[in-house]
Amino acid sequence: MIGLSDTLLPAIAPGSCGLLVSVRSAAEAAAALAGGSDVIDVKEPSAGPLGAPSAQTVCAISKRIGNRLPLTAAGGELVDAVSPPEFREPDLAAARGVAIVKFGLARAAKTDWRSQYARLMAVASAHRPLPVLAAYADHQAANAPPPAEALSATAQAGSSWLVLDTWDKSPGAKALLECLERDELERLLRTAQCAGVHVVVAGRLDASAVARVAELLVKVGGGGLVGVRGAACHGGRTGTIDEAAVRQLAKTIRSHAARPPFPLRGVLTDS
Ligand SMILES: O=C[C@H](O)COP(=O)(O)O
Repeated sequence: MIGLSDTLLPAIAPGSCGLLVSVRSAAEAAAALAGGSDVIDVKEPSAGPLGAPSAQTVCAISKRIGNRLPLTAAGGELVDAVSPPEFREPDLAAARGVAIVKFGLARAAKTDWRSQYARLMAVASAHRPLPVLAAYADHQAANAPPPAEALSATAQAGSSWLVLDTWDKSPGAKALLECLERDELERLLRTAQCAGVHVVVAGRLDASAVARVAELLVKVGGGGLVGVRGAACHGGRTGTIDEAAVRQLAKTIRSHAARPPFPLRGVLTDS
């Protein structure tokens, strides 16, 4: 199994919960860092739910953040990914400090997506960053497999991370907690914990949903992240990251999580 210490993500403390903020520029990354985000996720929101950023953007953000926070990036949809992975832009794989690249499962329901993911994982040890599946809670609309199937494929492939998100980001579209009942989400998180999989829970979460998800992640106890863009922006997800909004979200999460997600940060990061 590819463990956390094999990625550039430090080990996440059991029972903790952290904040991941998706950004599209170095200036936004700086605002997320200053606001108290635990992970910086690089994504181009105008290019879809998991819009892949350009290599130049990833490199600029990596340069601005250095090793102060772990970095993840969106890689688009798995069905569009090449194998062996080039993550759309060859330089992206080489971008210093990117721990994880997330691949969505839209349009994959009727494809052999498990094998495609297994192939990506097979070369992951030689090609950082680690490819991670992003399951969509609104999977029917996305023509994607249900989240429980994505979780089982994640565990089977030996990956330690899964992203749970929503596909439809249009104004008025359902948020994660409107697509998944709380009990259903709790069951999924418990199954993930038993399988040794950490979950990034995202999907049009507003401030109150962030609090509910953080509480649930801490209750379940496996250690996970709450992922946001829209709630951290001034002017919605295609607007601009607002440092004060990030600070408020980080504070909300800290009020539920007794300990920071990466207490050993700085010891286990960058290798
Ligand atoms: O990983 C987090 C996603 O970027 C969530 O974006 P959103 O809050 O706009 O749905």
